[in-house]
Amino acid sequence: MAGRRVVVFPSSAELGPVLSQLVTSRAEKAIASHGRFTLGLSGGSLVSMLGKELPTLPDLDCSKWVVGFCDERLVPFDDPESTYGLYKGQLFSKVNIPDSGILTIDSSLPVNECAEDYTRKLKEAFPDDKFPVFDLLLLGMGPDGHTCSLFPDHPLLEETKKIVASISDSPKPPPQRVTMTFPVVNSARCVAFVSTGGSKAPVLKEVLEGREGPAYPAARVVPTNGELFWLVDDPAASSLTIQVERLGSGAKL
Ligand SMILES: O=C(O)[C@H](O)[C@@H](O)[C@H](O)[C@H](O)COP(=O)(O)O
Repeated sequence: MAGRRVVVFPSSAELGPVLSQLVTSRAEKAIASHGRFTLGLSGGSLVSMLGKELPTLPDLDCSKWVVGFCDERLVPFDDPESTYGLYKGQLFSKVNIPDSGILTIDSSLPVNECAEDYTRKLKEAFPDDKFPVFDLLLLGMGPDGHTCSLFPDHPLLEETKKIVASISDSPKPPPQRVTMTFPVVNSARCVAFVSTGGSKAPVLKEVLEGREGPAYPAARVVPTNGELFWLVDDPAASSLTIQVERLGSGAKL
């Protein structure tokens, strides 16, 4: 792993622009290196943060971006629970990611077939990789320590062969989802968690400072060769005792 950085911000207002800079800097690096930028998106509060920050960037060119979903709910795209549907309205409609570059699930399929279909789409997009190597994955973490749709004590945490798995008993509704597995998550060149709010403080302490018993799903994100960032706000960081970073204005990740 290229090292873990825990960066604390007073609030989302200060975190958002730095997240945006991280995305664009990794995009620039990826496009210069291999002609495209592959980005994995999670749902939750990330949608509004990215939808607020990215479209305001001057000269943002997303024409060489390929975007996948770290997890997705098995609902129609016009359902308010659809992560794609939320990104379409808040981000994709405002930037120039080509439609061909947005790897959506087929939500009309039964959940197992949906996972198999999404696996095929990712394999087509990453033909040279055993597990797709994304340039950047943006992850959230639930107050239970879940990330993607990988939930505590769930058998999916032990999945080592599948690229995308299906889940029908998600403790966080809606129950049916597809999710990237840890082999994909941990293959990424860069992974950035964004976690804000006091409700995350207890679990963030256990994830970042270790706990007795099995590691939370978010704690199992340890990129094999990639960078790992935790971008958090003061309320979420309020229980941490480890050394953290606080960036000066204009600092870059
Ligand atoms: O579709 C989902 O449910 C998300 O992918 C999920 O994993 C999310 O990232 C966490 O629940 C954190 O959500 P918040 O950032 O909104 O707390």
